[in-house]
Amino acid sequence: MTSLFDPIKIGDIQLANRIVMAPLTRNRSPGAVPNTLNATYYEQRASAGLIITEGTPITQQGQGYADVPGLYTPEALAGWRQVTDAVHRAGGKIVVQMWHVGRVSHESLQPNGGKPVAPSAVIAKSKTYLINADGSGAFAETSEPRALDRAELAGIVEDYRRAARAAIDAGFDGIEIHAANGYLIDQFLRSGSNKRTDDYGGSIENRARFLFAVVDAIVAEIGAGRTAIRISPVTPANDAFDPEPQPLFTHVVEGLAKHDLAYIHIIEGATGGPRDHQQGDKPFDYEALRAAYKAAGGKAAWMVNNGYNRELAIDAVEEGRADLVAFGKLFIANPDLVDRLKNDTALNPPDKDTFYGGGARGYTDYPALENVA
Ligand SMILES: C=C(C(=O)O)c1ccccc1
Repeated sequence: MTSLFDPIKIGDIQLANRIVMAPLTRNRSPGAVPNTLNATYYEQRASAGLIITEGTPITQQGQGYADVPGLYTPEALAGWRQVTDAVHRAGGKIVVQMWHVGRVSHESLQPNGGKPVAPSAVIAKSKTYLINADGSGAFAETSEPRALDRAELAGIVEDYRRAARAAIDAGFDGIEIHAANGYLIDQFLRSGSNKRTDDYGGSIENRARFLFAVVDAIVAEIGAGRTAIRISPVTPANDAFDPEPQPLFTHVVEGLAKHDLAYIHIIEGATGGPRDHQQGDKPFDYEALRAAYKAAGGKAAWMVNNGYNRELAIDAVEEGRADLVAFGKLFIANPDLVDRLKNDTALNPPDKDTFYGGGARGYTDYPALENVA
């Protein structure tokens, strides 16, 4: 029987175990440049089978929060090289989550103070995180977006391709396309945010077109075995909504099946909230989603996330409902989470007040068991 603690090869990437550090925004990279503190944070957690970095914007247009690290300047790429080298020296594997926030942004973060971009000019009832002049951080209402011209879409697809190549050149073992949580790609998918009347809006096929263009471009550039994707079928995060998630995401995974991707990452329920959250008139069927993916020829590893504890994770893998389990808050507070889960030892509680912004406190100062007297 397969165990959560068994090795697994996902695409081209060999992992020591099936415990994944989920992407976690921490807002600790001023100037969008990864720094030595970031390298220490990731190195401390290198015993994870796989680290997925925090969301990392592919361009300034794709940035929606202050002090998140980018993937689009030479300084940032040099900073990421520090991180990947540190994680690899510690024996870990790491992929970068490639992010375009779309409408979940603020004019003060956009090129030339312009409007954020989106499939349609529909404001997100959501907040983003800005740094004030005195250095303090605060959440602020997102700005009203402008609708992307159809002619702009190829340029954004090229931005994803370029960033994927840069990620591999910076030492990452692969990339995860952020197609979840109400950001740009998810904004195209969901009818609540996509009101387009061209061939990128309306039908499910049209709303998924942009996602597949991004996936195809990245796979062509770096190979399917180093390419993964995160989706969140029913999350309400960032004002995401679609009344028919089952047919929508069935179409998505059937389309993803054409590439032998490294993994498919599924957020079950509301991100950071109830696992049984639903949109539309019936509960989402995750097992039916995976069955549809496999029926379409999909072979990628299946990664699950949201609210898993030790028991749920062990059972999900042993019962074949998942190949890998991603943990967020538990990895914030437990750099040695793998050992703690393996030995069923006590877990440090995460400090919510230091999740976003700041320095070492609540970031690199959580103790590993070996350091506890
Ligand atoms: C990248 C994020 C996501 O995927 O929800 C995020 C951004 C800001 C705060 C928490 C999470």
